[in-house]
Amino acid sequence: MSLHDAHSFRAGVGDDVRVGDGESAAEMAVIAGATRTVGAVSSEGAGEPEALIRTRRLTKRFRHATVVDGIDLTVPAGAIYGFLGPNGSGKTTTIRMLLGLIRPVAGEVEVLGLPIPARSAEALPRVGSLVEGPAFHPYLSGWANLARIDAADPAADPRTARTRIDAALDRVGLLAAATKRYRAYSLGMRQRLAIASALLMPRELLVLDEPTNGLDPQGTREVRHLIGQLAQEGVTVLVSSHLLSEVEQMCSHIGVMYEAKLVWQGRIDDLRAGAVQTVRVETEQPAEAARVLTDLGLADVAQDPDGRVVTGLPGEVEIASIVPRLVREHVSVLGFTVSAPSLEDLFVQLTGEGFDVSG
Ligand SMILES: Nc1ncnc2c1ncn2[C@@H]1O[C@H](COP(=O)(O)OP(=O)(O)OP(=O)(O)O)[C@@H](O)[C@H]1O
Repeated sequence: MSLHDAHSFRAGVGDDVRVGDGESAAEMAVIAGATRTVGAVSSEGAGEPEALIRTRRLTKRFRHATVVDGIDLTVPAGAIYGFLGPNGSGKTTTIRMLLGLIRPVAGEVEVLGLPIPARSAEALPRVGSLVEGPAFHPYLSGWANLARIDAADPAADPRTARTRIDAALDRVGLLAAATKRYRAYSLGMRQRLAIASALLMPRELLVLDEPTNGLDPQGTREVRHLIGQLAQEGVTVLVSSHLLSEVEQMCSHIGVMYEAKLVWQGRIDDLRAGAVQTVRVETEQPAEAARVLTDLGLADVAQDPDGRVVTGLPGEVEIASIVPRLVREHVSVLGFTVSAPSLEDLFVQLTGEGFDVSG
């Protein structure tokens, strides 16, 4: 297998997706981990949860630009799926296709097991969504704004509107501010009201496009907390973001978009577990230390230019055995550390570019 082949992996059940041409063992191992992980979220596997969203080779072009390129997205039931990617990577366009707002040029979409757009009328009433946000009237209260939206829904029974609106406001923690005018709401309250509008009817799935965009840290915390609560109540959530730190704090799964492609998806825990650790030994006998590490089976053993530090990749070697072995072979150990790349490092390896992690 060529190096380039080693760098291709499946982001689902469709085409191979190639990522950067970096040559580090870390990158190769991360990508190997991705292959395993992606398989784990497939509903085809025994005992795996069903997928509430599944796309196959989903593709969208605007004029001649391919802005979503053959993606195989799988959102398992019960997940908080962080749809992560830099601005312009194709997240909103994908979400608009999931909700039947625009048509793909190729590929398939299934939401709640039903093909979109063919059976949108059955699937989409069970999906709450926030894309570009509803238009709220600034001089009406939060309650009155929701009443207008509820009245426009042909599936909503007007006789139970009051109960429904109160329940939606209560769910997002706005019942006490129900009679306040919208214009007096903070940014976080406005966004929570937008989420309440998506929750007027019972939903199995929520699709939220950048729900914390433009919010201050307090508003961001409120929305994040609300999404966690909704997930605990059994709602599956797909939430897009360009902030790695946010997705990391909130989500169980990640799908990473980069330049129109889905370059990784799976459980965050599996991504971390697949990360390659590096062992670092500080010693006055670097040549001896390097020999011992190599004999033990560490890969890529190297001496730093200053001569006192030796590094290596432990792979299957038991970490706890390394220092005792050095000591047994009379190598002085002045320092010993084991480090794993951060999530941000892993994404740089996948995309060749960092994410905005400032939050
Ligand atoms: N209606 C359209 N016509 C032409 N190009 C479009 C249209 N909608 C989106 N695009 C382009 O498609 C690409 C992907 O945009 P998209 O909004 O899906 O990205 P995104 O990842 O959601 O980023 P952002 O967070 O900035 O919205 C961008 O280059 C954008 O300019």
